[in-house]
Amino acid sequence: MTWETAGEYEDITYKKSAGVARIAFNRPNVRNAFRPKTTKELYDAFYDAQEDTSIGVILLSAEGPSEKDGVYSFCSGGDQKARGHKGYVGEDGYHRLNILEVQRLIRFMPKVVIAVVPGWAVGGGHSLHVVCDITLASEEHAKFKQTDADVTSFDGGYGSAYLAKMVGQKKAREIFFLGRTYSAQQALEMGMVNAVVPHDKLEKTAYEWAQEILAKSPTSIKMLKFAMNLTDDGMVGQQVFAGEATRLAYMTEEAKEGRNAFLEKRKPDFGKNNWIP
Ligand SMILES: CC(C)(COP(=O)(O)OP(=O)(O)OC[C@H]1O[C@@H](n2cnc3c(N)ncnc32)[C@H](O)[C@@H]1OP(=O)(O)O)[C@@H](O)C(=O)NCCC(=O)NCCSC(=O)CCC(=O)c1ccccc1C(=O)O
Repeated sequence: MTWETAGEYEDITYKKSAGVARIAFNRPNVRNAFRPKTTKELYDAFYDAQEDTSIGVILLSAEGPSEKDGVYSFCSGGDQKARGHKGYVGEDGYHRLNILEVQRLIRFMPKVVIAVVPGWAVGGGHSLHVVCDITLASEEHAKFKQTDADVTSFDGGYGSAYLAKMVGQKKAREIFFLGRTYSAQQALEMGMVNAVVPHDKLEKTAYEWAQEILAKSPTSIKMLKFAMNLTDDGMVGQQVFAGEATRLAYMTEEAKEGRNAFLEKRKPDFGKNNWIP
């Protein structure tokens, strides 16, 4: 893999290589906690990857380890030092809760997002791995922990309710109510991780999984992701799936006839034997 820098940021790194985008947290000294600047940069990079038609898979990873103590982390959630009384305070002084916008972008984008977890995945960082389509975890260093209930936070959407669909209600309640630390192997056994990989092979493995996905039909992958989202996402899930179904309908002769008839100010002729059962 030959990574090329795709954007210059302060709190993240952003690279691309052969159909794969890699977006990585880059605040390892604070366990990759996110502040408003981080979430803004994440949103920007994810949006760029979504719009780039050469990109089919996005790796959400993390730089590290910490220069202070050599510990690896994926993300430790909201930066508690940036937390004000109404949210996380950015350079402009506003109080925000905008990691949820990043979650929605990951969830609704027509591409596969793989969480590459080299170390701690905690609080809002845990929720981020949950919302990704696939999670790969470092055998030696990945650790999973939900601290929301320690700091009066509660991700009531994908972080908890969707997690419960993944690991079961009893286990999800244990994860949130007790806030224990789980190894990569335990996370795999619970069903919230797809594979446990030796640390020195983690990034390479994620890239290989991405290449396998890239060999598939882009339309199938997109429709399958949206179909699997649909039942949990209510009317928005239906809207996202139906939007793509509409795009497919636009590609038919029937749709071209409808458009042409309107533009030519005549009645459309959809043919006589096109009511396919
Ligand atoms: C991750 C730990 C378990 C790691 O423990 P350990 O290895 O012992 O390291 P430490 O010595 O604790 O930490 C090293 C260093 O990093 C700093 N740090 C770690 N995490 C954070 C953090 N989250 N914020 C700020 N700083 C952090 C720590 O202070 C140390 O710094 P030094 O200067 O070297 O002392 C452990 O670190 C830990 O438990 N961290 C806190 C985890 C946490 O509670 N996270 C917040 C959970 S709430 C959340 O994430 C918001 C959720 C959310 O985003 C959301 C949810 C619902 C609606 C909206 C939103 C939203 O958008 O905000």
